[in-house]
Amino acid sequence: MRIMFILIKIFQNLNFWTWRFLFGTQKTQGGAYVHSDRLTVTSPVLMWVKALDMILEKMKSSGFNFAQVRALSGAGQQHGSVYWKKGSIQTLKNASPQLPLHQLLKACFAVSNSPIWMDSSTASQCSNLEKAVGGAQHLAAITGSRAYERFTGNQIAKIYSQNPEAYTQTERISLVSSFAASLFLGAYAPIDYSDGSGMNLLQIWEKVWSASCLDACAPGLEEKLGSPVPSHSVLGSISPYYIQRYGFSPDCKVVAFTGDNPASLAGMRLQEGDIAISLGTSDTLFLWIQEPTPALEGHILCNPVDSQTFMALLCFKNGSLMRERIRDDCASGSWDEFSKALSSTVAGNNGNLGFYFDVMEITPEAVGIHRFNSDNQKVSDFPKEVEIRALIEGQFMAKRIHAEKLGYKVMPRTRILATGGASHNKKILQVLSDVFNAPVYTIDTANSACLGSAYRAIHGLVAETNVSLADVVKLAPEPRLAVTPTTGAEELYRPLLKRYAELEQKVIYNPTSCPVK
Ligand SMILES: Nc1ncnc2c1ncn2[C@@H]1O[C@H](COP(=O)(O)OP(=O)(O)O)[C@@H](O)[C@H]1O
Ligand SMILES: O=C(CO)[C@@H](O)[C@H](O)COP(=O)(O)O
Repeated sequence: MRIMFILIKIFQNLNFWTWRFLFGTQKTQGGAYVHSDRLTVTSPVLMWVKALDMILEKMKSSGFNFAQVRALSGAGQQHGSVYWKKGSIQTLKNASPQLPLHQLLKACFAVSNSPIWMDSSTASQCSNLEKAVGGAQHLAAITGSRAYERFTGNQIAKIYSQNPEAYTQTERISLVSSFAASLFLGAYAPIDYSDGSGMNLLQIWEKVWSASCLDACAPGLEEKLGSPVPSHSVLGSISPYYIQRYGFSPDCKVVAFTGDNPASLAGMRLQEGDIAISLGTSDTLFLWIQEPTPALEGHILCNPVDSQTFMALLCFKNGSLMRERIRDDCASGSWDEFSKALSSTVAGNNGNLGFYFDVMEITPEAVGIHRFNSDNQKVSDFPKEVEIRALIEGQFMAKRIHAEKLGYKVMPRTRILATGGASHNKKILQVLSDVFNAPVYTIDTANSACLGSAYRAIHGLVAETNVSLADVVKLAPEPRLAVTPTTGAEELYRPLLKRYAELEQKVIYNPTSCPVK
């Protein structure tokens, strides 16, 4: 049988097409529903199931030969959670191949709108968790991160305190990634170490749930989560539903699914010393590290391709959606016009700097639009082209400043590996290269999480025999050089980076002076 691997990365925000989905009164945009408090953000769980149904139906009608698939894996947005109602395991196991899954699973969820990564409504749960374990730094030392509002433990604690009935009805809690794996497996799939480290619940060193964190979030939680597993684990064979409905082979294996950023690390074949920057809905920056020191900023996750090492991650919430808003306001909704504006303005923007946070940022905690002229005076607007450059330069200066706070140093051999939707845009990549004074590489597909899922599926089949992912994919195409820094960029941006870091202190969210969160 020819070996093929299928990769699935659908349980993200589905914003590759503007998805409007009506469930009850909740209309999602870009796959997410922002509640009236502007803090709570959810997605209907059945929307994700329907998306999977639609994708597989499309593949079937295009003649895709599912019988050739030897193994599959996938990735989902990190931190989001799914609440399976008691008894759902039977529905999942006995799903009738005559019907689409979203119809069969209609009654399977104790919480129909899943909290997702964009949610920031759990401030009180975060402070409870930090208090319970002896403070923010101590929580970071155990789980790799101080308490973050989007992290799953805090989301579970909120559901338990606000909707105890739903919590009691729940027999299993999945991450978005392990939820997707469960659908293919026809059984509850375990959470993998790497995505599990985005919950504020996993002891990242020992790779077991932390009893004190579990207890601080909700009672009986360990049982509802199941035991975590290494990210390369083969979970079992594909469920009969997929064999009968789509013609998968009964031998097709399901390899543990993981988070989108961990899957991207695999897809980009990141090496130590490289820096990966994903320009998707969120912007993220991640590194492969051996000996992490968890701090109050950033996250340390278990490495998805090597259980002995780690991955450092910074997440910036105001990524593509922010760029899209400025594109719409200043470039008539056109990326071409947006790119022309970058070309028509000079590097360094004549000293004009900006901070663009339509929603409360994660790194740093700040909200609002703040523009400064070359004399550090606050101004209310910029000409359109200046606005576009200020946005892009500001986004990349923040990334370099916060990566350096994590201990990362740009070296002569530094490679930036760029991925995500905006990595298609060379003008944006040029600014990235100049601000970091390092070459930027891309891979053939901007969707490195998908590619990484395929690589991980192959790796899963041989990982038990100690073969590394690097060995498995050594014949895959290398990342390609996209842009190199412009001469003089380092001298230009060094003083600007210093100014940007100082101004950032002025815009950081202060709950006593700013009522909006
Ligand atoms: N030419 C482009 N220039 C800048 N941004 C782009 C371009 N093409 C697509 N994008 C952005 O890419 C985003 C999607 O990126 P993607 O990596 O698919 O998102 P996700 O992180 O949700 O998987 C879109 O929101 C869009 O704004
Ligand atoms: O919260 C994080 C990482 O900590 C996000 O990066 C999510 O994992 C989803 O990202 P998108 O793929 O939607 O950008």
